[in-house]
Amino acid sequence: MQITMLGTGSAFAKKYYNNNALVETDGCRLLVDCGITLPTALHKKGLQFDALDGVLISHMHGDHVGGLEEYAFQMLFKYGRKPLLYIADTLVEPLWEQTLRGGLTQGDLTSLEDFFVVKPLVPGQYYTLAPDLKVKLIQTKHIPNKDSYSFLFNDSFFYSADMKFDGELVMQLIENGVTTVYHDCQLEQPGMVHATLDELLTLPEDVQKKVWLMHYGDAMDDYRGRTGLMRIVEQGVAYSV
Ligand SMILES: O=c1ccn([C@@H]2O[C@@H]3COP(=O)(O)O[C@H]3[C@H]2O)c(=O)[nH]1
Ligand SMILES: [Zn+2]
Ligand SMILES: [Zn+2]
Repeated sequence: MQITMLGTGSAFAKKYYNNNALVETDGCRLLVDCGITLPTALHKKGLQFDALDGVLISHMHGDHVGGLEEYAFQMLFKYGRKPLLYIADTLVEPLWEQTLRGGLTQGDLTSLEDFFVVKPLVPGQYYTLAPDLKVKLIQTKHIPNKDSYSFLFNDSFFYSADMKFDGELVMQLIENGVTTVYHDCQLEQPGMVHATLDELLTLPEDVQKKVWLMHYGDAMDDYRGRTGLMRIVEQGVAYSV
């Protein structure tokens, strides 16, 4: 599979778009998260919303779901169809009731299902989204009492949601055959709700070799050469994973 980050920035970054990705396999183009800046980032990439097969959501923060209203409206009123929405079963109701309902409700359009073909996913179970694309949701810690899910693709590629550092999980994933980890990375301390660069630098070198950093702040250029053996995911570049 191929992955291109449409954005690699933190929620408050201004040099980079929100940390949202395009995952591509033969016959499937999946958006991973759809933040506030996604409509612009997609446009700059030369793509329109109807080029996407669907979207997979990690959690309910604006840099991950803030572009869904435009996605839904464009698909209904411009392209006349509903996109696939893959989301943890626990997030279906909050997404509608707490995030989208106010903007999308009108006339007979009163539910999430009026805009999306909703595919609730049970965390911990594997789902085949396309012939070469399997995904499992793994709940990871981010904000107290706010569910957040990272993604394990094809048993080999781990894509972190926004998450606090969990070295044990990363080590366990690598032991179980994961070859590439894309991890959110907050450059400065204290981490609070994200893994910090200093925390990620405590991973053993053989693990660091498999880790790529994303969801970073505008100061990332100052940190080049200071990320140990971990590499930086560049916005807009397609990588095979
Ligand atoms: O308890 C909190 C909740 C949020 N925040 C900030 O708001 C941002 C929301 O998006 P994010 O999850 O990418 O990053 C978060 C942080 O930058 C925080 O520092 N502490
Ligand atoms: Zn975020
Ligand atoms: Zn978040």
